[in-house]
Amino acid sequence: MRLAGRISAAIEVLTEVEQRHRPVSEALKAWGFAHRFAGAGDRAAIGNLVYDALRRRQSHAQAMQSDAPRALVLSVVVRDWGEPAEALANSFTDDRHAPEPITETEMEALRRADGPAVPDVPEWLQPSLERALGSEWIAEMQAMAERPPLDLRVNTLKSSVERVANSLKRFSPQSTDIAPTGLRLPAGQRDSRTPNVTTDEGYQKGWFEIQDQGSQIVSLLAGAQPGEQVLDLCAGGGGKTLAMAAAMDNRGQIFAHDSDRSRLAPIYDRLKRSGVRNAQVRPPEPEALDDLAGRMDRVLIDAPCTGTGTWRRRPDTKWKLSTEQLQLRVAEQQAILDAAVASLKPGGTLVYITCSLLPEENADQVADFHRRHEGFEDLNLKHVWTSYLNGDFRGLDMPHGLLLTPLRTGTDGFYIAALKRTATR
Ligand SMILES: C[S@@+](CC[C@H](N)C(=O)[O-])C[C@H]1O[C@@H](n2cnc3c(N)ncnc32)[C@H](O)[C@@H]1O
Repeated sequence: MRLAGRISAAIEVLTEVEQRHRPVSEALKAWGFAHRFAGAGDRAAIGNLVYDALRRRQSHAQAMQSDAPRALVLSVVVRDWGEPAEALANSFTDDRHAPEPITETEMEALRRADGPAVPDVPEWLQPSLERALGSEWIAEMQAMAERPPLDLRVNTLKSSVERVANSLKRFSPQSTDIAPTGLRLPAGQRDSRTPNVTTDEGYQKGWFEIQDQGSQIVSLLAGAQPGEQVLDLCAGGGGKTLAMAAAMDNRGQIFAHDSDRSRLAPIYDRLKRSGVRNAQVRPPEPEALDDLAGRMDRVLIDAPCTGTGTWRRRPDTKWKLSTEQLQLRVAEQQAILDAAVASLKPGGTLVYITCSLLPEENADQVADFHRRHEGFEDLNLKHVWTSYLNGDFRGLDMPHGLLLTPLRTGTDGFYIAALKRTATR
């Protein structure tokens, strides 16, 4: 397929996403099934067009004075991909897969210079984002509208950064600047394909995991030490469990629990592949955690959240988020925080993480926890940053914890707070 045909397909997929509220990944998969002639390069290019349109949906809609899928995709090709408007219009004339010819009004909109930067986030979330990010909030949201890199965490239980870098040298990986055992494959441009590193022999052998540098950083700041008893209360597929097991050098014990059996399902294979020997999976059963009461040195809550910190990867979710969903997540987080206390031993540490930038899910949530529970003291994670990570603290200092952001740390957005239980009971 040539560019014009790919544009046609992207308009079709984006229409499906916008009108039928389908997740992008699902709509792209359905398009692929219905168009088996399309190659991997076509699919990647179509995906890039759709995701790029959603990342800067508001900017493109403003420039085109239309938020129709066709207007958004044409704007991406000219504004983000740098295709000259005239050449694009000409390419439509001799391609039978091309969309309808570009109109004079569209040409004018495509030639128009960009207006002042718009934040590319829903209006109702702007006060919360501004409260979290202060004067940097617009620049942060611009960074959040960029394509993300592909980050890998080297599994030190099985390999080394040098060995993995060598095994992936065809992709020119770079060392991550903050996480000490991370490698980064920078985001591509235009129609480039994200490398499929999971087919690499090193991945099959458990030498590395795909994990955003932000997630690697908070996994280390969680501070799990060799020999400790750790409960990973919302373990899901085990991204943090695996990272903590490596930090603990397979010593001590991690109990990996999740309330959703299907979210937990991948963890068994991942633990095996990674050579983790100090993790025990605790599936959701009525008494699954009873024997851990008062015994844990550390309880990690990687909380269910709105995922506002991951908008670079899942830009469709930013336009779908509702106040009801936010309220629901806040209520879930509160219940999980309260439930976590039972497993902590006196002197133990409660670590609270979200991949959200919203204060309602972060600092406000921890402040409310303190109001409900006496005998917890905030640990200063800024001070321990240099013990676990490269360079000086670069995140944002927040009440009770700290925030990682695309602009500050070049990562997904994450909040982390660590609370030490000082009371004896
Ligand atoms: C952010 S995800 C966890 C990601 C995972 N820790 C990782 O690093 O791959 C949040 C998880 O919380 C789980 N969850 C939601 N409510 C829960 C509850 N009440 N108790 C335990 N887990 C819960 C969800 O099923 C989901 O898997």
